[in-house]
Amino acid sequence: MATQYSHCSSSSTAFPPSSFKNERYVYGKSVTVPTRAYFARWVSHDHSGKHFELKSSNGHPLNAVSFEDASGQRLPLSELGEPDSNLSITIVGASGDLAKKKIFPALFALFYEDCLPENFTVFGYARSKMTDEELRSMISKTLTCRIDKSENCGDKMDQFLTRCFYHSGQYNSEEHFLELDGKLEEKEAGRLSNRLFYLSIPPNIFVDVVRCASLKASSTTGWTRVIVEKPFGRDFESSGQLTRCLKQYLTEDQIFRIDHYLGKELVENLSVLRFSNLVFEPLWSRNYIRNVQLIFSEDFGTEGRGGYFDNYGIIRDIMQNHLLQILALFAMETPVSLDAEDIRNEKVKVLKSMRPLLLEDMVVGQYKGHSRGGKLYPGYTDDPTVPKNSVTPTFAAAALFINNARWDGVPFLMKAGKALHTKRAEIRVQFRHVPGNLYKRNFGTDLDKATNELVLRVQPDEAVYLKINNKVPGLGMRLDRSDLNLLYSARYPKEIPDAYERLLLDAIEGERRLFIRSDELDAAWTLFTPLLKELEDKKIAPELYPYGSRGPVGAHYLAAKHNVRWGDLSGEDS
Ligand SMILES: NC(=O)C1=CN([C@@H]2O[C@H](COP(=O)(O)OP(=O)(O)OC[C@H]3O[C@@H](n4cnc5c(N)ncnc54)[C@H](OP(=O)(O)O)[C@@H]3O)[C@@H](O)[C@H]2O)C=CC1
Ligand SMILES: O=C1O[C@H](COP(=O)(O)O)[C@@H](O)[C@H](O)[C@H]1O
Repeated sequence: MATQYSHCSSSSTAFPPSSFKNERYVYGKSVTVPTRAYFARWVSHDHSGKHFELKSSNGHPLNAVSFEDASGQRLPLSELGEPDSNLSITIVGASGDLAKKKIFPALFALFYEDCLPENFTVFGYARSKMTDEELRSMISKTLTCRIDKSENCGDKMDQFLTRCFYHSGQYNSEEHFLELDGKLEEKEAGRLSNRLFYLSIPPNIFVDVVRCASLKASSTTGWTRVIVEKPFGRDFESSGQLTRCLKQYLTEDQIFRIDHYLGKELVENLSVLRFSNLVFEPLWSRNYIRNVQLIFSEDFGTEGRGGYFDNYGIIRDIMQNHLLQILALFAMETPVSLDAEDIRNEKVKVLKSMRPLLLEDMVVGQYKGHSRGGKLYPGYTDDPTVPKNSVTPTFAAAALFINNARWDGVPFLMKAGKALHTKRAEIRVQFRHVPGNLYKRNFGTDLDKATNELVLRVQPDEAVYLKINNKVPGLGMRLDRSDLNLLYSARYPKEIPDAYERLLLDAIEGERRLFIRSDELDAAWTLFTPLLKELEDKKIAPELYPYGSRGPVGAHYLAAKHNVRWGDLSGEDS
């Protein structure tokens, strides 16, 4: 079923007018500033005596700016003060699961850390009837304080909740968005207004909302930005249609396509690890790397989301976006700078260099019911919102290749599945054998066991570890495998911010580096669409695997075909 984007007319009404775009020239570069009025002032004056630099969150004074001190520590926006502007964040679909689970808690965390500007308001918008008080009561149940900073938590929550309001309306009603505009203006009280809309709604109503919000509730004095949640279409065509429709009302600069995996701490760390350590970058190619594995698994099924999931499946839900984005970041050439456009340019080159995906390099699976310890775990098709004869994959494994000089012949194996034995996301880099290894005979017959492996464990228990070979202490010459382990909880006994916190803050600051540009999206769909179409046209039956298992055995055959063993099932880490 193709996603239809209604109200996508052919007339172009991009907003805001260029006079409202927040372009400034800083250090000779064009920057998009989060607030127009005071920023230029800030460039020339150090108001507090602190040494501030204009920087994007990646540390460079480029396309977008954020507020950091010289060490890269993000400075509280509230501390900088901005009396003449107001930030309004409207969460469209505020009554929904994602809003409750992630967006309101992330906004509260930003408030708690003093990362929101002095004047801000949060509006929930949805069809459900709710008063401001009822919204506050709903979201208060999901707010938590950082374990390491829980003092004044109750007060902070109360302060945050007083900034939260609700407006009930239809998603396609310009009139209702005009009412919202009136309420936003009232809170803005004549200050310069910056408005962020978060589309936390099903995709078939994205365009309606963007049309109504752009025509009736966009800022006329500051910036207007829209965060769009995935799915961005379900194939090349529908994604292109969505982009075209959105661009009737928004410029590309205003669209923030979110992939929350890019906001995860360990994914952010991937580039740091590679580009700031001499020991890794020289090894980052086919010369030393045998294969790369991108693994996502969840130990629960699609419970509650079967209706959505059945129209998308695991390839669209996880591989085409989260895992492919990580692959692009992993494999890109060194960008010219840390500027968003430079990074996204390099990612696009990787995506455009991918070898077309073949059906024979893909394995699909679907979980079936299983009983364990007296408990019955339902199969995918036991969900009443899923058709009994569904062949939608809940598991997929694929071998991908990048046709460029750096990665020629190196398999990038992806694996994603629901209802597996564990919840984890990781990047595994398996290195080649040591040539002419002096200690070959000490390893026994299985040389693969002695190769180095670098693991970035994205979640849970964030860690970076490197498997090395070492001598067991003693008089003999026995070799052992050990981990050089950077375990985040031990090194940084501080709660790691949720991905949504980082991404919301970036959108507020106009930093686009962790958001998907439309050409990246096109390239991602170009890669996956033919294969998805083939799977669906041929109605390829998924291999069934029991709920809570390690997935279909087909995934092992696929890896073996490319001379690879899944690192997560090696016995050492499984
Ligand atoms: N939940 C999650 O973990 C994730 C969600 N996403 C994406 O984020 C977006 C929001 O997700 P989620 O909160 O789970 O979605 P929900 O299904 O909970 O929908 C959000 C809100 O949209 C309104 N809504 C739901 N269905 C319809 C419909 N058919 N027509 C009009 N309005 C509808 C409802 O509000 P009301 O009836 O009050 O108007 C609902 O509360 C989706 O695009 C989803 O794909 C992405 C990653 C993870
Ligand atoms: O985008 C999605 O991600 C979640 C997993 O996110 P995580 O941050 O909890 O790992 C997944 O459950 C969902 O199906 C998918 O749409």
